[in-house]
Amino acid sequence: MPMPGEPHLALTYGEPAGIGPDLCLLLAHQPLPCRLTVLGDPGVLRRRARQRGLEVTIHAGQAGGRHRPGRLQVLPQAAAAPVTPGRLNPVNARHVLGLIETAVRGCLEGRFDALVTAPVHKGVINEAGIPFSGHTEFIAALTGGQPVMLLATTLQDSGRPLRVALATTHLPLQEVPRAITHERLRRVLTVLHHDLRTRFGIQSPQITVLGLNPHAGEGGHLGREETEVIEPLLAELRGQGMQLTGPLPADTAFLPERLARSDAFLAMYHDQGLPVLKFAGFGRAVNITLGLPVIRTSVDHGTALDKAGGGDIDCGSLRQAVLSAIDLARHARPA
Ligand SMILES: NC(=O)C1=CN([C@@H]2O[C@H](COP(=O)(O)OP(=O)(O)OC[C@H]3O[C@@H](n4cnc5c(N)ncnc54)[C@H](O)[C@@H]3O)[C@@H](O)[C@H]2O)C=CC1
Ligand SMILES: NCC(=O)COP(=O)(O)O
Repeated sequence: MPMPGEPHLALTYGEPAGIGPDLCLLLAHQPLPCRLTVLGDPGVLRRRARQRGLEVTIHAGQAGGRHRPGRLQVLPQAAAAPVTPGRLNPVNARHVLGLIETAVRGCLEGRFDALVTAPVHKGVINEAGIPFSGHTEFIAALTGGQPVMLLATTLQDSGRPLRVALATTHLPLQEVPRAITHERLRRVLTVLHHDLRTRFGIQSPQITVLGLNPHAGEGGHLGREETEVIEPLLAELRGQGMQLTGPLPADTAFLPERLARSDAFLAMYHDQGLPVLKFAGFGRAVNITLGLPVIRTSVDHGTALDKAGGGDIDCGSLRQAVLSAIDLARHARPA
């Protein structure tokens, strides 16, 4: 059960050789209306602060009170090997996953109201011999539930939200058509519809569903997933009261008139939906995992190894991820 008072967020610093620790330090200087506990190695954070010339007091220990700018509360978990910014080391893969496991456990046990994750490097975790395709799947395996990845941003010209959910997440492209099944789409759309209502307060969400093939299959002449799978499933779910448009050709689905009428889009695969979202709002967007028994938000970018410990970095997306987690946690609290 969520605790009374300000939401208490767990923030995992992600891949220690990436920009996650740097972003946590930048974020530390901002006022945030929450309790915030960073999970990571305090030594890594202190060294990174020195490298960047940032003055942040790292307070290692159990959770404290409201976040105070210039100070970070850190629940310490030591890295397994020394960390050099920009240089991945598979020996630290367990450390990275251990932080997520501790934070998820804390959410399930009610010590945290929400989990915010800084980016991890999927490749190095696999190099360590641990099959891993992303936080989304990893956290779902820990908590149960039916995860759906949703990225959200605000359109700068209209101020309207743009939300893009994915029917498939971290899947090689050649496996996508096989994964577009009635069962998967029913599950994803049911979770998306449910969470838009319950977590975002949209009473009757308008969801625009993209086709898989060029021109949404051109009536079956350019692929049959639309006619055989997507259209019949949408008809079934419309019969249950969902407001669904589609399947639409992906190339024109995001034109302004559609944007104005859609509370969310469902893309069939990662690189169909996310380039649009990131073009519209990279650095301000948030990745939210729907369908889980815990609240989890994340950044819209990766580990940016080229900028760890020194480059010009932007903590806008991490800040948005924290603010979204606060909103979602408040929404989930009893009044
Ligand atoms: N939530 C997560 O854990 C995510 C993890 N990743 C992982 O990150 C790793 C690297 O992915 P890439 O495709 O190289 O994407 P990336 O987002 O790390 O980098 C793409 C470009 O954006 C820049 N960039 C990214 N974030 C930035 C920031 N906050 N400030 C300034 N510049 C920034 C980088 O320097 C680079 O030029 C991969 O292993 C990927 O799987 C990617 C996305 C999300
Ligand atoms: N492109 C989104 C991404 O890679 C983040 O995935 P996850 O770690 O949130 O599952």
